[in-house]
Amino acid sequence: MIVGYTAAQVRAAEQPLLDAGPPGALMHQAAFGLAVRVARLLTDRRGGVRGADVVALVGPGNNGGDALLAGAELARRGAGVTVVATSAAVHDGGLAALRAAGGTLLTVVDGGPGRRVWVGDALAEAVSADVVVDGLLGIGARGAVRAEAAELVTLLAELLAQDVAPAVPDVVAVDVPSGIGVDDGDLPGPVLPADLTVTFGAVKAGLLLPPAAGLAGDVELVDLGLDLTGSTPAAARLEVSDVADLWPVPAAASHKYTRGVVGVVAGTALYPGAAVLATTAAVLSGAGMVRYVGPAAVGHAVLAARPEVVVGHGRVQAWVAGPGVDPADAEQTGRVRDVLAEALAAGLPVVADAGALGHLPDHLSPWVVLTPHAGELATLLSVRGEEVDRERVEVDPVLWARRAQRVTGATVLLKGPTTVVVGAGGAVWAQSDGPAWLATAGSGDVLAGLLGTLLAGCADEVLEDPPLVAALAAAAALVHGRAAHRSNPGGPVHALGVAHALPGTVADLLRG
Ligand SMILES: NC(=O)C1=CN([C@@H]2O[C@H](COP(=O)(O)OP(=O)(O)OC[C@H]3O[C@@H](n4cnc5c(N)ncnc54)[C@H](O)[C@@H]3O)[C@@H](O)[C@H]2O)[C@H](O)CC1
Ligand SMILES: [K+]
Repeated sequence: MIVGYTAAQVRAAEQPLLDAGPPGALMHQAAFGLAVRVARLLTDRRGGVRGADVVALVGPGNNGGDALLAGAELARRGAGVTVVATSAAVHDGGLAALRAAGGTLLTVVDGGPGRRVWVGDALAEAVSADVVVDGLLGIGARGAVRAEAAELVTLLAELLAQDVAPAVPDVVAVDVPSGIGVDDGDLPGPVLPADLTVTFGAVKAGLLLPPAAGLAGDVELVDLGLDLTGSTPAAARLEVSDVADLWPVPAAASHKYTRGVVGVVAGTALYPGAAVLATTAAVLSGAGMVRYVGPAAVGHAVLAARPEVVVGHGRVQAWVAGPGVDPADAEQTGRVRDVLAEALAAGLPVVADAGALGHLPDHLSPWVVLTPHAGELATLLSVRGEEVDRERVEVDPVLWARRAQRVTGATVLLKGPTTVVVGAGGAVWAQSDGPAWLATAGSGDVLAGLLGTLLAGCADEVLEDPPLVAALAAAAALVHGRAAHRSNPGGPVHALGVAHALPGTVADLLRG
């Protein structure tokens, strides 16, 4: 599991080390770790550091100081290092070290250190480099990157996105991509997307949370020996190695009822496929039994695809309600309502998806998992008096997922390029495991079915430990993403293919 902390938590944990150590020791350790990782990247890219071109964008604070000290180290190892200072004052010690190591100093502001150049000249340097190091702002950032630095970042991001140079530089962010919301993953202004973020002491929450998480690239942690044991992480992400501990694995004496029965109320004449996909995913991810509740014709389609399914009501340990439920189908909508009411009264876990999201009781329990996408979350909140639309949810997914969790009392899984889960007590999970190909029709039905299996298998545990629901939802998002990769590595995927990849994916994850 990767856990992310706020800037304040990191600063607090850093303080005892700053107090105890000689001045600048922690920063030297951070900068050395950064230089080692940039050197590794240069070696992969061009066989070594000597003769490589490194351009460091340097802002006013210690983040710029890290970039300067790392630049000095790389210059000592034979790289050509050019610093572009975006503020009149930069870190003194870093500047002296860079000068002593023979680095070149340019500045895009009047009174800055080094030769004054225009933003266009700095851009030309950057695009022809092997590596661009982004040391404009770190955890001391207040809001967006501004002025010349913003201009530089905006233009450079545009140029790099066009991918036209003969060899596009790799971008390495120092601690965080400059200008992200360090605590919440917000993007208040332009940010230079990184291929690699070298972060110090602890992973910052903003590196895990969307939308900023999508701009951090690979994240590598330089260990500074910070003690964060007393701090509650602001965000968490499950890794492949965490799934085995969460997955309900049958014991020798288990039978289908103790393993968990999933009830699926899904599909209508208009969308029968959703019922097929949700039940298929529930069966293939290892439910003890799957029951289907819905129109007879849809039941036939389900049975044709999955003869393991039992059609009709009966004992159930968790419900999946809503995939493919057309609001105009009063009968099936009525079944959804009944199931939601029954499950809430009985304390059974429920996955409430798509057609169920418009029929929720006012107050839900944490073992009800809502699985909206951005548009559905906006609607869900709008009808509860919040002023929000799909675009605002996409810009600030964590904020609105948190709001929905507080307003409804349910666990909220907000689907997106990074899936956000907010659970009981406000714990936030962020999973980014699937290929972009996974944004395809029916994909959500598969996720709902798979999560149903997980909740049915852990129905007793989640009643005792409500925050576990969010961890299970995060695990479902991870498995869903891995199954998509497995179904067709590197190429287009389809929902049924993802469902069919579930048994192999789960087996691999359990093997560890
Ligand atoms: N985590 C660790 O243990 C270590 C982290 N280190 C690095 O230090 C930075 C944080 O440094 P700090 O000087 O506090 O903050 P910044 O570098 O982010 O810059 C603050 C600086 O910038 C000004 N400022 C703030 N917001 C803006 C803005 N939007 N536009 C322009 N200027 C802005 C502000 O006034 C300050 O002057 C951390 O990220 C690590 O990289 C150390 O190496 C020690 C170990
Ligand atoms: K930075």
